[in-house]
Amino acid sequence: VSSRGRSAGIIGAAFWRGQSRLGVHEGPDRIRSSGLLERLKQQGCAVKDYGNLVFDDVDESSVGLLKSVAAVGGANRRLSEAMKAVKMDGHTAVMLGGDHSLAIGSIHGHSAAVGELSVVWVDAHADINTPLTTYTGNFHGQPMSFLLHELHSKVPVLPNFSWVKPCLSAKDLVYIGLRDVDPAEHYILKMLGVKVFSISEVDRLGVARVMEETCDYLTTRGKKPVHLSYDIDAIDPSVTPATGTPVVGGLTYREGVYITEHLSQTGLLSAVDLVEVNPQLGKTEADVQSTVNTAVDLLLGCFRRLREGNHPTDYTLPEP
Ligand SMILES: N[C@@H](CSCCS(N)(=O)=O)C(=O)O
Ligand SMILES: [Mn+2]
Ligand SMILES: [Mn+2]
Repeated sequence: VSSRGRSAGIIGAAFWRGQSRLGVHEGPDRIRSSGLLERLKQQGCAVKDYGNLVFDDVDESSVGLLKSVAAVGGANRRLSEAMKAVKMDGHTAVMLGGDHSLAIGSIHGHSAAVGELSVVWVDAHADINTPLTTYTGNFHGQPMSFLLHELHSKVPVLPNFSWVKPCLSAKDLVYIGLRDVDPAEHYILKMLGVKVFSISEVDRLGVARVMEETCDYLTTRGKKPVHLSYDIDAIDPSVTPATGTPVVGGLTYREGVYITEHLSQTGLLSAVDLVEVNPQLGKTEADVQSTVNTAVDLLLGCFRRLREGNHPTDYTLPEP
């Protein structure tokens, strides 16, 4: 199969204030230093690295239970602008986190460039608490509530968030890998009729059937660009332990990579988030490396790498 990937536009978002465990801001540089860009080029993908975003210092104050509100809003506004620019440059965007609150800016900016899109959210968690249902106050558990049209009336006005306009319909969202969902989130998912393949469905159907049904479901109403938001904690913590909210019973490495291989083959993949890699949370360097290597392999699968092997389209056998 041709290894001619597309072109990747890489954005580093070294941001951690959507949660409270230090270290996740080291994710982008650790993923780069593990060879992501070189491996993408080796498989025939053009790569442009837009570097790490510089986030303004803003007050870290809380609003009630909500932590670092203005900082989260400001960082995501900056990310939204950057994502739009990368998409307008014609790349498949790759946002390296950083915590999952960054999906607010990533998906918002992607939609600003392409209009309507669909989202595949691969995660142990639904990240769909509203600012009024969260029990932790962490914004990495709330991004989806700012993006869905159907929840707009349930989200209060917050400092530095007025720029966010909902850009996603519940019918264009699919979750894969859920296994730690709060009661309020479960209510929201059922109320909105969101398509969910929890880890139980992965067990029941197998990952190949899950991906077939995901793609059939998302393309029923026309083929929209796909935004894949991949939280590394979707994968089992035995494989990716260096992350802030690990949950046992996760996706195997093989299932995790199959998801990206399958989406890449649809030709609809338009942007990818890879978030919640926290190099400071591995007990050993091997733990960190296993987590980071898995993140790199997931991303390579997004750009047409196949485990069966690849070769350049213009490859010819050497003659004697
Ligand atoms: N549901 C909990 C945990 S959310 C975990 C966020 S993430 N991005 O999946 O690690 C909350 O709202 O804080
Ligand atoms: Mn998660
Ligand atoms: Mn998440």
